[in-house]
Order: sequence, then C-alpha cells, then structure tokens
Amino acid sequence: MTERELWERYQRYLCVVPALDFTLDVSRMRFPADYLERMRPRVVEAFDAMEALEQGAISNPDEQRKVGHYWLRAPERAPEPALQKEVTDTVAAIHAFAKDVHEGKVKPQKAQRFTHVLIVGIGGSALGPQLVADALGTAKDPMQVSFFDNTDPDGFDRVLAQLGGRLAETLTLVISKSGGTKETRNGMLEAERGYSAQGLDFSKHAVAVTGAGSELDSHAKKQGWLRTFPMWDWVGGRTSVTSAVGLLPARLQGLDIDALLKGARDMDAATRERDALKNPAALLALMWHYAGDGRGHKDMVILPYKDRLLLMSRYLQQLVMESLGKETDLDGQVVNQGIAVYGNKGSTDQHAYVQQLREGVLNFFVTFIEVLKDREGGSQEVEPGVTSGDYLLGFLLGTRRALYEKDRESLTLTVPDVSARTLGALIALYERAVGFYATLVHINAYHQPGVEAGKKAAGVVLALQGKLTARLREARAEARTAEQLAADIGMPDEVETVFKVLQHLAANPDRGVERTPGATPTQARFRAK
Ligand SMILES: O=P(O)(O)OC[C@H]1O[C@H](O)[C@H](O)[C@@H](O)[C@@H]1O
Repeated sequence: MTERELWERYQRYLCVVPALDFTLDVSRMRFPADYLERMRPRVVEAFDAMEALEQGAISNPDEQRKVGHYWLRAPERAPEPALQKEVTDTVAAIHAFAKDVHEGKVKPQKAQRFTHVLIVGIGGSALGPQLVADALGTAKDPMQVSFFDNTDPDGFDRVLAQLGGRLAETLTLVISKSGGTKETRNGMLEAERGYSAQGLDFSKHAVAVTGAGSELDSHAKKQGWLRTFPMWDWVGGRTSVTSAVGLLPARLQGLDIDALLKGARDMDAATRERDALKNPAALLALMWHYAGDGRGHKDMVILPYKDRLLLMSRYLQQLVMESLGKETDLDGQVVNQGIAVYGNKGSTDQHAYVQQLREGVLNFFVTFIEVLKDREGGSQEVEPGVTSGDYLLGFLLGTRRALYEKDRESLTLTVPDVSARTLGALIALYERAVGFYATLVHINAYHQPGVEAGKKAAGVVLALQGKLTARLREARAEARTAEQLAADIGMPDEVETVFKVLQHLAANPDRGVERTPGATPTQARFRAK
C-alpha cells in the first residue's frame, strides 16, 4: 500500500476512546476487508460471554468461580450488594490506612515514620504492583518500594542490603491470594529474619493481603500483624492489580489510586461497546486472532516507547500467557492454545533484537505504544528545532515503517501520557482483550491448571532431599555416589534428582555435605561433614 492508502486505512479503522484520549491503530495489520465480517458470529458470542461474566456467571467453570475484576472499578455492577460493599469498604480502608501511615499514626516499632514499603509476593501478587510502582513512581514519593518476588537467597540479601538500616522504617506487605505460595512464605520468613537481626519485631512492621481463612491470614492474625486486607476468590491473581493487591502498595507509595480506578473504569465502559470497530479490546483481540490465525502462530512483541512502561511486557506476559496458554478448550479437546509475549522498550530494542524483527524469522507482530507527552516541563533542543522526544517519535515511526516495508505487521496504541489514569486504562484494555480472545478460541482464560504440575514436582524434590540428608547422616563418614545413595533411599530411578540435590548441597558449605571428585562429575562421592 502507498503512504496515501495507509493514511486512508488509518482513518477508516482508527478506534478512538475520547474520554481517555486513547487510540488504537490497526492500519498496519494486513487483514482482508471481509475479515471482521467473517468473525462477526464469534465476536457476538464473545460479547455475550463477557456480559454474562459481568453479571456474575460462573465464567471459570473448572474452579466454579465468578470472575469479578471489572466490579473492582464499578462496584455498583457487582451482582450482590455484599460484594459491592466489600469493594467500596476495602478502597476506603486502604485510603484511611495509608493516610495513617503517612501521618505517622501507624508507625514503626523504633522509628518515627514508615518511609519504605517491602512487598513480598509473586506472579499476580507482584507483577501488577511492580508495573504500577515503576510506571508512576517518583523520587518525591512519600514511600519508596522494594520487592521480594522469588525464593532466591541472594535476591533477598541484595534487597535487605539496599534497605540497610532503613528496615526499621520499612512496612512489609505480604501479598498472596491463596496465602500458601511457598516463594512468598519463604520471603516472609527471610524478611522476618532481617528485622530480627536488627532487633526489630516483624509483626509490628507487617501487613497481609490475602484471602480470608488462608494460611497467611491465620498466621498474620496469630502473630498480631498491623493489619490484613482482603483478596476474594472471584478476583484472579493476574487481574488483581485494581484490588488491594495493587491499590494498597500504590496508595502507600503516594500514587493516585482513584485516577487508576477511573482510567480502568472508563476503559471498561469503552470496551462494553458491541460494535467491534469501536471497541478497542474487541479489535485488539481480533487482531491477535488474525495475526496468529487463532492458533498463536505469531508472538506478541510489546514495544512501548517510554521507559516508564518497561514492565508492561513482563506484566502482559503473565496476563496473556497464563490466561491463554491452555492445553484443552472448553469442550476438553486438546488445542494447545496461547500467544507468546515479549518485549522491552523502544528505541532501546532497536539496538538489540529489532534486526531480527526486520529481517529474520517472521513469527511475530508488534504492538507499539506511543506516549504523546514527553516529560514534565519543557525540553532542550538536541539539534536545531529537535528534542530528544522528537527523536523518540522518529524512531517509533521509522521502525514501524521499516517493519511494514518487509511485511511485518504492527498495531499502535497511542496514549496521552503515563499517568495513573492512562495506566488504569491500559490494564483494563488488556484484561478485556484477553477475555474476548479466550472466547474467540473457546478456552477458559481464568484458570491455570498447568502451574500446579511444577509446584507438585518441586514438593517431590524437597521430600527426596529430606530422605537423602537423613541417609547421609546415617552413613556418617562413608562417602557414597549418587547411584548408591539413590538406591539407599529406595529411589534408584531418581538418581539424577539425587545427584542434582547433592551437588547443590555440597556447593553451599553451611549445608553440611562434602563432595569428593570422581572420574566424572556424576561419579563424585558425597558424605555428611
Ligand atoms: O497470590 P498467590 O496465591 O500467592 O499466587 C501467586 C501466583 O501463583 C500461581 O503460580 C499462579 O499461577 C499465579 O496466577 C498467581 O498469581
């Protein structure tokens, strides 16, 4: 197509949300003229399914759960008055608690004021808070935020070392919907140890966000933590950023959570529109479907031209891949669905992988995110009449054109700024697009059965380690190979796992296992020290 024809196509398909100053441009997707018409029956089905979901249907059939994240931004739409009240009461409680913390009414054990927040969580209990904190945070925020989002010992040490003596002024939020996630439990225990090492009582610095009656809920109550905020079974982890999971950290950081909610609410309103061409979430889902033939054949590359949106791709990775990456469809047929998501930011990536995007394997489509506002205040000129921000736009348009010339398709989202309102809108847009896409390809977007397998297998490894260390203690000074030890504990077929566990224990001197090299690495001998 010529530039003129593209301009026509741009105007024809431009999807605008005036209330948010938001546009979605699909002109650089080469879908045929009749594509949207052909998809109409499935789109109608997707709109119907979404309406039923918002009205409180059991839209997550495997777990027999309602899916209510949209009610978090519009409590009046929740199907039961009790739910509405829980949502509004929780937002009010978050405001009141954060105010008390900022004013020093809720204060730490041995300092005047809380100045830091340490968030302990993983997956949906960390990615949303991380995105919001990084996108909207400033050096002037009343509280700075750090994260424990793994069970990496060195990761814990690094964050604690950065906090140093300021741990005394740090409020720790332990966030877990289920309240039983091991990485988060470990992070909590490691944080507790950090406070104790400084002569501080963890419970006087700790707040939980979790489901009522969970392990974490009971623990927090028993230990007399400062406070607990609720999570509900009708909010999925990866869509929980507009619940206490995302709102509490953001409000403590000093961010405008009402604007975040308003942005999401306005996008929700725009994405209830039943004309797909006027509904950015429906159009987005249709473009994903077109790009990957409804089979996820093309990866979604997220390229925000703004440093503050760097974590968007990581956030969307969970939202999209955990929702859409499914073995079976709603009828139990094996479909192995999904869309792979990756990305970082432009123009930085132009100096990294954009080479492959332009010339290499054609297995992707790009989503450009354009932010109109350059910065707070004015910009200097880096060349006569040209600012750094002009360069950023130039690189976006240049890369988009260079890709299009080589038949590489792209979508462009344009937003006015990176504000709480805009971020809320982007989050809501993708939540809804994922929901629509799931109906287009007939899968349940709201469960994650595949995640459990890895967790169970990890449990088996730790149980094996218990047997192994008991056996090593029994064998005392006698050094034995992994083969021998696997046979000793009655698990000869698990010899590789036995070897890996021994190798790890021996590499960490405090674990009491000594390794004597053998003719090959796997013939090494191990004994208790
Ligand atoms: O919030 P939690 O219950 O601790 O769960 C944290 C994460 O754990 C699991 O692995 C799920 O797959 C994620 O969807 C979830 O966000």
